[in-house]
Formats: sequence, structure tokens, C-alpha cells
Amino acid sequence: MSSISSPRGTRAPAVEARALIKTYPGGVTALNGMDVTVESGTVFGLLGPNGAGKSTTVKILTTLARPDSGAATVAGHDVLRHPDRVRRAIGVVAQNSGADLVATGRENLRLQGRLYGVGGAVLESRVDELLERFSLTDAAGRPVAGYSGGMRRRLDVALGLVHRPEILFLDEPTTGLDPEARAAMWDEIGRLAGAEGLTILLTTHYLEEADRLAERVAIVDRGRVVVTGTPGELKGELRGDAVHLELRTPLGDTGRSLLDAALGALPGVHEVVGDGRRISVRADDGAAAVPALLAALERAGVAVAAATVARPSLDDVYLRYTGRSYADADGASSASSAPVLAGGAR
Ligand SMILES: Nc1ncnc2c1ncn2[C@@H]1O[C@H](COP(=O)(O)OP(=O)(O)OP(=O)(O)O)[C@@H](O)[C@H]1O
Repeated sequence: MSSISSPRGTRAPAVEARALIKTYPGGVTALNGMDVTVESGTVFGLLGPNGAGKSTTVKILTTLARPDSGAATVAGHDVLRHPDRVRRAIGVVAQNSGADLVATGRENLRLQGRLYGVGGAVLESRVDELLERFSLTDAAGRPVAGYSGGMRRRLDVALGLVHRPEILFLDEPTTGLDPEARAAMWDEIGRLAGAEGLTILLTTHYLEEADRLAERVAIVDRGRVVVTGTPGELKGELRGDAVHLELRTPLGDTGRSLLDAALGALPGVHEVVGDGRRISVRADDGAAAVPALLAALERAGVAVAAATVARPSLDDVYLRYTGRSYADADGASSASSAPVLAGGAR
């Protein structure tokens, strides 16, 4: 794993996981040396395509699963030796809602509070505060079954906060939400982190979400972190613009090597990555490099279907560290949902 910069702060990290390995029955290696450090009071994003190992990491850190090997502390407590202490210090918003659909929003919040030993006037005022904050006051007396997807997700987050945890785990907080509800959730998560000094570890497969919310991002691929840093650092590390070239016909390995050499020799062009069908290069000035790139491809007898120029995005960071495009790795699951490509540099 590479790290662009050291995390800030002198307090003990809120979350520290080292060399986690987890293999599920059937031989699927979900985690293959996962390392995560989350500083107190920050929002940290675990970004990766479906199946990268994000949920498994969260399950281990929230004491719902045990690693085969490796170690982790959360809020200073060892997850294997003191799972009860960890559970008291954290709030968890899982991918699937834990709310009772038959009960009202208010009843769900009260029940959750009681499970954590909160009661009486303290609980009532906390429930009112959370209903207000998550714009659920008007719906508080209605059964959750009648809530919209966005309302249910807001209630899920409120449920995770009733007992005032130090650390909140949000597993894919906006998956399945429409763009409007997603934007509202982003605002709320941003406010939570700012106002309450809460530490938040969120997992996401949306590049834009990690870019927007997380102060630090770890890009996860095949059960381990391939790079970590602030979104700005990760993108800033990529010199210049990305030029994406889509070829009419895929190239074989020999054609690819010849092309790499031909394109890489052009002035102002730095890296050539991609598979046989899609080639991405980095160029000091993307727009200026396009004519030279197209001419070089034409000389090599390679037909181009499309060329696009983009400012560095987390998509490019992913491509650089894994050699695969994020959209390809994330598969059809995200192709059908909201925007996955972060646009310009932040
Ligand atoms: N209970 C399980 N039994 C067997 N395999 C599992 C189990 N849970 C997860 N896996 C496998 O482990 C790998 C990592 O899954 P995990 O859910 O941690 O990934 P993820 O990055 O969170 O993806 P997603 O967003 O789809 O949940 C995947 O290949 C998945 O199929």
C-alpha cells in the first residue's frame, strides 16, 4: 500500500486495523492484508468496487465478524478482546436497514436508546433532537413502512447516533437513494462530522461520494488498500490531464506494447495505462496533446472511436493503482445508479 501523506493529529487513532485477513467458507478471500488508520474527528472513506472487501472490514471493526488473522482497535479497544467496549463506543449503520417497519420512527429511536441503556428525559430529548436534525419530526408518529427510501436511510443514521457514539460506521450510506436524497444525505453527513466532532468511517463505491465527504480516502481493491491520502493529494499526484482513447478494435499484447512505446515517446505525455480497448494517458496539456496522440495512433494503424480529455479524478487514481477502470471493476451494479465519475479536481 502507498500513502500519499501521514495522517494528521497526535491523538490515538479512532480506528486502527493491521494486516486483516478474512477468507469465507468456499475459499473467497475477502480481505488480504487490510490496513486502515482513521484519525479521531475525521471522515474517512473506504472506496472500492463491489466485492472489494469494504463491508467485511466494517463487520470486523464493528465486532460482527472475526478476522482469520490481523489485529484491530476501535476507540482504543481491541475488537477481539473487548468487543463489548467497542460496541458501546460505536454507532453502526449497516447496508440493510435495521429499523422495525411496523413501529414508528419515534418508537424505533426510543427502542434503540433503551437497548443502549439510555432512558427517561435524556432519551426523549435526544429522540426529539434527532428527529429534528434528520427532518423526520412530521413523520415521527407514522410507521416506518410508509417512509420513502431517503427517510428510512435518515432514520437509520439517526438510530446509529442515539447513544452518542464516538465513532460512526456508515456502510454504503447512499446506495439505492435517488440523486436528491443522496445530496441531502451528503449534507447531513458533512454537518455531523463538523458539528459533533464525530469520527466517521464510511464505505462507498461512489467515487463522487468519497471525493465530497471524506477527508482521507483509502482505495480498496481485492481485499487490501492500494493507496490512501486526501482526495486532493490522490488527484494532485496525477500530473496533468487524463486523455481517454477508445479504440475501434482491441489490441493484442504486442500491439499494446508498441503503442505504449509510441505514445509514451510523445513530448508532454507521461503514463499510458488501460486494457486493449481503452487506453488512458496523462498529458501536461490534454487538449494540446490530442492531435499528436491521434496522429501517432494513425501512423500505427490504430483506429480511434472516441477521445476525451478530463481533469484528474479518483477514477484516474484507481486506474493508476489497479490498471483497471473503476467503472469496469464496479460492474453493472453502479452503471445503473447515480453518477460514479468524479468530475474535476477539487
Ligand atoms: N458471508 C459471506 N460468505 C461468502 N462470501 C462472502 C460473504 N460475505 C462477503 N463475501 C465475499 O467476500 C468478498 C468481499 O465482500 P464484501 O461484502 O466485503 O465487499 P464490499 O466491498 O463491501 O462489496 P459490497 O459493496 O458489494 O458489499 C466478495 O467476493 C463477497 O462475495
